[in-house]
Amino acid sequence: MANGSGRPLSPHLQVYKLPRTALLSITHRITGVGLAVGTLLLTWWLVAAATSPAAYERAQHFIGSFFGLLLMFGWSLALYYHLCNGIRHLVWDAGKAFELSEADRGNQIVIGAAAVLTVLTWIIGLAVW
Ligand code: HEM
Repeated sequence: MANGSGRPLSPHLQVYKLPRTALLSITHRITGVGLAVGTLLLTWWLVAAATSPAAYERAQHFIGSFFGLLLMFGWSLALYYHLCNGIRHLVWDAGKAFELSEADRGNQIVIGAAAVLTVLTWIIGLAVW
């Protein structure tokens, strides 16, 4: 990219298409923040269980509602995505898989594994519910 003077311009987010690896990296941070918020829900459930049957009933009622299940679905997807991508960071830390083709293969593995693990968890979870 160049302006009239022929000197290069740094890419701007509005005109620059982020590579998939960069999108996955941003998603890793976003899911990390989502996990921290979701952990509050889990903490509420645990504290409610230790408080009284009525408090536990309220927490169960909310988490078992459509909205509660939607939150739990998002939380489980974020957890598996963050876990799989975190393991990929370990591979990078070992100095491996930095070639572009390997990085893109890693992107696909992370997305695929997170999707499969989430779906499997919900199939098993709903079957025993
Ligand atoms: C509830 C559990 C978790 C929470 C709340 C959480 C939260 C976060 C947050 C907020 C970040 C972003 C930090 C930043 O960008 O400054 C982060 C980064 C990271 N997390 Fe987690 N995390 C959790 C579980 C895990 C797990 C299970 C792994 C497993 C491998 C993991 C691996 C990583 C790695 C490697 C990074 C650094 C990524 C980078 O350097 O760009 N996390 N986490």
